[in-house]
Amino acid sequence: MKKASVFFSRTFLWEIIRIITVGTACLLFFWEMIPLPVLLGAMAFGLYALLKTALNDLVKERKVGTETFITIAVIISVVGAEYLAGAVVLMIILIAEYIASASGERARASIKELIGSVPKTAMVKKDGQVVNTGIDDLKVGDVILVRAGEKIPVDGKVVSGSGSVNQAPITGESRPEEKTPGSEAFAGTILELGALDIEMTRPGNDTVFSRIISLVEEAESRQAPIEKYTDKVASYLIPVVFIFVLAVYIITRDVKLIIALLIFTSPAELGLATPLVTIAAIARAAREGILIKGGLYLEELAKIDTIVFDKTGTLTAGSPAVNKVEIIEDTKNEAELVRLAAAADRRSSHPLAKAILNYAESLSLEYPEPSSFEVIKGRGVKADIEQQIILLGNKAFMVENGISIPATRVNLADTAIYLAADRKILGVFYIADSIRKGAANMLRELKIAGINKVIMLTGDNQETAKHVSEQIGISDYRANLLPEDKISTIKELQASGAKVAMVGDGINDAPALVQANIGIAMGIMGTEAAMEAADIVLMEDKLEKVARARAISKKAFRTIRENIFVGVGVVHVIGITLVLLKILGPVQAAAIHLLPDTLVFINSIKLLKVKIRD
Ligand SMILES: Nc1ncnc2c1ncn2[C@@H]1O[C@H](COP(=O)(O)OP(=O)(O)OP(=O)(O)O)[C@@H](O)[C@H]1O
Ligand SMILES: [Zn+2]
Repeated sequence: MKKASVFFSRTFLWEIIRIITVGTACLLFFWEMIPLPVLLGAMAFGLYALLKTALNDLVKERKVGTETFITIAVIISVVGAEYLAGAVVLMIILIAEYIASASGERARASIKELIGSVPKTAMVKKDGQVVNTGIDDLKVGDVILVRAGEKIPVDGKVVSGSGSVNQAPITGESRPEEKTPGSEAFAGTILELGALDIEMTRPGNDTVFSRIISLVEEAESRQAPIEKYTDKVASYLIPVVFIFVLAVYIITRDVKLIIALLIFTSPAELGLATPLVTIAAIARAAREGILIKGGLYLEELAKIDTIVFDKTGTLTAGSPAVNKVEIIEDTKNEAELVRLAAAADRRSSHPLAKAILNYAESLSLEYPEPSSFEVIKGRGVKADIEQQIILLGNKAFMVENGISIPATRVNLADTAIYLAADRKILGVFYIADSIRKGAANMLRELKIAGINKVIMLTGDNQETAKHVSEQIGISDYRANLLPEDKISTIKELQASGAKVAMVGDGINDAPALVQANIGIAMGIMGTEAAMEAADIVLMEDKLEKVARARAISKKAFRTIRENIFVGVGVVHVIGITLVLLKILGPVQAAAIHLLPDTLVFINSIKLLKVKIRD
């Protein structure tokens, strides 16, 4: 969309006609070319829209907005026989309102531009033919053909072909990703090279892309606390202002002074100051692959002083691998141990289970299906395999089951997983996960952004936790935690006055994400539950995005305060003073009043473009 076109669109036609009518009437009356009733008629026409909004505010929302102030000012000017002043004030206010509403529209339009769109049609393979079909008529299971240069219209799985895809529209990462059969593809991303056949896996209204769009749209409705606060301040200010203006009138009996005062005492931009920043910041974050689910969370994130990280899958890459198998019971060989462990873990979705299954696969081992299987949270798994009771899990799990732990080679760095059959330890699996790139960098940036406490929480053992936290540079860690211990750790921190953000990737993090003041989920590949529970979702599992999210929220919050204190507060205080000193008359007051509106708008919209550093 062209930048200017919004300002001249049909929506605003009537506003433009009103401005021109009142403006022309002012000039003609000034040149004595029209009689007073014509001017009053034009004023009534101009005032009509304001009056409607004023009454609507008053009756439906029980609030007094600028429109009410201006309506009163215009009526006073007519009653006090200051016709021309009243008309000019009315015209300028109409212009101001027009700028405000058109720029709000403009902000929304530029957000849509930022996020982009999904194609309306797709090439679908049907009975050996390719048909151009509307997106709404596609079904899960349809195979869609995408050629180089095109946008992918659906979420799905690549079934054939290959190509490199720019996923920036949803992840913010512009380095293209290679897609081959089996890879996931996302609606709204761009195929730069190659050709792909994609089988649709999600309906069109449930794609990651459409979820981003609806989040950004809904975000506006989840008000930041500061917004409620300014609404409240505005509602307290209004009676005070009216009494003040009335007192000034009783003392001075000066109609012009009262009109000018009313213009500067209306607390209108207080309401305009925050929503605009909120939308701009949320859109900005969305473009960088950070989904913030509402203005509320933007403000909360800006106030966070403590961040807790889950270890596995968050600080570490979440793709652990078996380094070594130690045989304790020497009647068995490694293959037998791996076979039993893989059988026990085959129904588990835990990353450690995947490591064991991958290891079994690398040895080309077949493993049986257990006849029963149970997950013990934070401990491991228990399974019935070939008439033996197999326990697979950490040291605590063995101790709790009365199994004595033999002396092991104890590798400090790796997670030790014990395998026991019928209450006897057969062996130990040493599993390690690599630390995510960017972890140290993120910690540095967080420190600069004012986070003074970073804690790592893990269900893993003390030694591994210590090793990992030392490698990353986190001095505070808590090990051997059950999922409920993670929640109580967060509660304790909160009770001591900390504002806590929790960063996790899923599995069993959802309750802790909810308990924290701000829950941040990593990666669209993370679990659905974590994405639901979180207040902020990082589309890409890059740790740097945590620091980015924090920087954007701080910048937004600072902008809101600037808007309120400088854009609104200072301009109004100076304005009121100058009016009382009779330096400004009503017409100058109305003209100058365009300033804060414009300032607030420019300051807010800046968030979309300006480089944010912190
Ligand atoms: N499926 C499993 N197979 C083997 N061991 C397991 C399994 N599930 C849990 N364990 C053992 O229990 C411990 C705690 O697991 P939990 O899922 O609570 O945390 P974690 O994966 O170690 O790390 P984090 O809390 O950082 O995400 C693991 O370190 C592991 O020793
Ligand atoms: Zn104002």
